[in-house]
Amino acid sequence: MQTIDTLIFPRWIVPVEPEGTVLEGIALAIDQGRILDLLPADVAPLRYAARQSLQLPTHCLLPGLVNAHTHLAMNLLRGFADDLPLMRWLQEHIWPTEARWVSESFVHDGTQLAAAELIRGGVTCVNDMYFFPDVSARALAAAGLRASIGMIVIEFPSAWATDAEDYLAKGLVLRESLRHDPLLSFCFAPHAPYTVSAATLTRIRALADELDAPIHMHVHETAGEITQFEQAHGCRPLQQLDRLGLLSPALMAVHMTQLDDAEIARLADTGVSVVHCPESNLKLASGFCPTARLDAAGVNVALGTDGAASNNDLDMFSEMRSAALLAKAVANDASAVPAHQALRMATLNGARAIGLGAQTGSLVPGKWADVIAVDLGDLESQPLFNPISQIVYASGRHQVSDVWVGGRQLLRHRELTTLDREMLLARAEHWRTQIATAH
Ligand SMILES: CSC[C@H]1O[C@@H](n2cnc3c(O)ncnc32)[C@H](O)[C@@H]1O
Ligand SMILES: [Zn+2]
Repeated sequence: MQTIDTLIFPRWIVPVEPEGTVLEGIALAIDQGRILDLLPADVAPLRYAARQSLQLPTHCLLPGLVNAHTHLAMNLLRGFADDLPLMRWLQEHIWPTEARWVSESFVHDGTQLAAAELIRGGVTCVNDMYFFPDVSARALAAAGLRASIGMIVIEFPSAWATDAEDYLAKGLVLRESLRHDPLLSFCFAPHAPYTVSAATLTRIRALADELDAPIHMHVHETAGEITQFEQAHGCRPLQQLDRLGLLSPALMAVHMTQLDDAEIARLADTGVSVVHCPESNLKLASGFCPTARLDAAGVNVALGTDGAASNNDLDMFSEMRSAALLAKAVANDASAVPAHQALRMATLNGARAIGLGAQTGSLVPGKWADVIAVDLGDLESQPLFNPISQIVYASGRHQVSDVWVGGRQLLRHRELTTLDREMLLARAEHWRTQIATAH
């Protein structure tokens, strides 16, 4: 008999690997932060003495969701500028507001507010890109979330850094100081081809090669951005990235709504991951990412929400459903992106894109115990033929009852264990008053 930390007895387990698998009568054993075993529920108590044992008779256990593209502190700008196209939204509203308000305390409070929303929505890992990444990294680790932190670069000054060299230097110092935290990993995060010069991208590519770090970037978000880039540089942004040597398995190209067949083939050949943000793309009318064609070509497609100022939430359940529905409409094919594929995009594919595919994203022994429980016991989930279909097409984030990251429970019966709800409400109201009064 082996003493372990936790045994969970759910009704179902959807491990995501192998894809489409639904297990019944199986218990999940967790020890020292990692998944130790999946074994028959009647055998588990004979083999393991658990310090904590949990019966979840109407629940499905899943790997925690991976939100592969966020700007978390922008939670404080939720609903601030709606119903605008990307460039007017950014240039006339968001960038001036960020220039006025973004500070250490803005990023701290916005990221904490986002962390609470993520945990309550079953997200256990994020890939974030925002100013003051030192503050967001510490806030996310303190909340207990797993995070890939962007060492951001943009060719204009902000409260965080003065120029590209300063952004890079500060990012590298941050990575060096926190890279041994088991919850944190670091990637380069040049904002976009239209805001970061070729010289800076060349430098980032060399650094990324040297440090074996991923690169997280907005690419081909809108048709207008491509036309403008062609006028200025005589080629499409993706061609430019290819010439600079950035197309590789290290690259997470976010949005990708404008892609021809040759570009899809090139992404597949070079191993680039695409991060699809269906709801942000719909709200800003940015275009449609051809996810079914990308998947068929062998491209790893992950899912992200983008920031709460363009989405306007961090709900990965809704994002999975939107991704599955939109893919069918775009491909004119009802079989495009079935439920199990949407779930893989929101879990394992996200983990792979970030470079954490061996550590999280599926319920496999040896991986971190990043696990969520979804309650499928209520009327809205009946009758239940297939839990994966129910989760993707008919469930909401309010059904997430419990969340663990690295075996630590961050949500218990929908109560946050690491964040103070009243304090978060007070800080959100503080920022709303400040920003609204000045506006
Ligand atoms: C350098 S920090 C990130 C920077 O990106 C801005 N941003 C937020 N959403 C989007 C988007 O959909 N496309 C391009 N840029 C975006 C954010 O406001 C920050 O300035
Ligand atoms: Zn974005």
